[in-house]
Amino acid sequence: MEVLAIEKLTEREKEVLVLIKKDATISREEIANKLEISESAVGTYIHHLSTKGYLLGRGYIIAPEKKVVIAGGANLDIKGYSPNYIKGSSSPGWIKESPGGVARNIAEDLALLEQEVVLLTAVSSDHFGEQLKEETKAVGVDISHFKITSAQENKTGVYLAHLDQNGDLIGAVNDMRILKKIDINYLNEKRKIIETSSMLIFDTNLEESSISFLLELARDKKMIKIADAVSVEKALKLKNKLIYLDYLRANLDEIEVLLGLVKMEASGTTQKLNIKDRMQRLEKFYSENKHLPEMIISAGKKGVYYLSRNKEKVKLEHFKAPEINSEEIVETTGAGDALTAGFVAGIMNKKSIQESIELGIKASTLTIKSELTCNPDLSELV
Ligand SMILES: Nc1ncnc2c1ncn2[C@@H]1O[C@H](COP(=O)(O)OP(=O)(O)O)[C@@H](O)[C@H]1O
Ligand SMILES: O=c1[nH]cc([C@@H]2O[C@H](COP(=O)(O)O)[C@@H](O)[C@H]2O)c(=O)[nH]1
Repeated sequence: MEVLAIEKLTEREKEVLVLIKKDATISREEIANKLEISESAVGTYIHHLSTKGYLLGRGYIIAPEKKVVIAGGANLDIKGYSPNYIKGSSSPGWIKESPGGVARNIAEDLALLEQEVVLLTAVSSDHFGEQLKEETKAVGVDISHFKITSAQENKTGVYLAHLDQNGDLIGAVNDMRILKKIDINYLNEKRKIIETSSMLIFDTNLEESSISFLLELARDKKMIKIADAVSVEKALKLKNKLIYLDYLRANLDEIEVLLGLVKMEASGTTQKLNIKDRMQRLEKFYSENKHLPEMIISAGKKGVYYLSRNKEKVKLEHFKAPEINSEEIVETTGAGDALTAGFVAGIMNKKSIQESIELGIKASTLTIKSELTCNPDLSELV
C-alpha cells in the first residue's frame, strides 16, 4: 500500500518524504541542504505532501528548538569564611547565601549569556525552595518544569561550605536527597521538552537510573549531549555511560578517577604530580579507548585541556587561563560551572570548539573575581 501511495508523488516529493520518515524532527533547513534546494521549495513540497495526505498536519515536522535543557541539582549555597579558623572551635567570620547547585549554576550562567534554557530540577515548597525559584527565574531561566515537593516530604538542597580567608574550600557538606524526585517518571513526563532541545546537559547529582534514562531518551536524537562531572565521587556514575556522550566537562581529578587512572582515595595526592605527566597518561589512555567522548578538562589556574579524536588521531590542546593575582581572587565556587556554560554558549552560537573554550575560560575568570557563584557580569561577554 505504502509503496503504491508513494508512486503517486513526484520524485522530489518522494525524496522529501523519505527524509522525514527517517527523522521526524528534521528541519526544513536540513532537508534543503540535503537535497540542495531552497528552504521555500521544501515548504512547497511539504505543503503538497500535506494536501495529498502523506503528512498529517503542519506539526509533523518539528524543527529542534534552539534551546538548552539542563537536568540536575539546585541548592542554596551557604558559605562561611573565617579569617582565623580554629579547628574544633567556633571561629568568628561571615556567612553568605546564594543560589547554587551545578545544573542550576550552569543554567543561570547560560541565561546571563543570553541562551534560552530550561532547568529540570527539584525544590521543596520550603523557604529555600521559594528563594531558589524566585532568583533563578529572575535571571531568565525557564523554571516552569521544576518538580516541587512538599516541605514535609523533602527539604530543598543545601550546600554548606567552609572557606578559608583565600576563598579556598576547607570542607563542605551537601544534602541533595531531594534529587531522588528527578526520577524516571518525572523525566518521562518531560520527554517532549527534552527531545526537542538542541542541547542536553546534565550533572551527576542525578541518580544513576535517571542519567541512564535521560541518555536513553536522547539516544539517536540529534541534540548534543554533555555531562558535567560535579565531584570525584559523583563522577563515577558516568562509568559505563561515556559512550553515549558527545562531551564530558570535568576537572582533571574527576576524570582520572572516573577512568580508573587513579583510585578515589588517592585523588588528593595525585594533584602533587607534574601536570604534564598526568596529561600524558590521560592522553595515552584516551588513544587506547576509542569509545570516549571529547573532553573539556579544567585544571584550576593551569587552564583547560581539550582532548578529541579526528579519525584515528588523538589531539590534546591546551588553553591557558589568564594569570589572576591573589588579591583579585575572591572565591572559586562556580568556576567550573561557568566554564561549562561559556563552552555551551559558544557551541550554541556556532563558534568553533576552540573559541567556545576561550569563552568558557573568560566566564570562569569573571566568576572567580566575584563572591557570587554566578557573576552577573557574564552578560558583558555577549
Ligand atoms: N586560580 C585560578 N587562576 C586562574 N584561573 C582559574 C583559577 N582557578 C580556576 N580558574 C579557571 O576556572 C576554570 C575552572 O576551574 P576548576 O577549579 O579547574 O574547575 P572545577 O570547579 O570544575 O573544579 C579553570 O579551567 C580556569 O580557567
Ligand atoms: O555534590 C555537589 N556538591 C556541590 C554542588 C554545587 O557546586 C557548587 C560548588 O562547586 P565548585 O566549588 O566545584 O564550583 C555549589 O553551587 C554547590 O551547590 C553540587 O551541585 N553537588
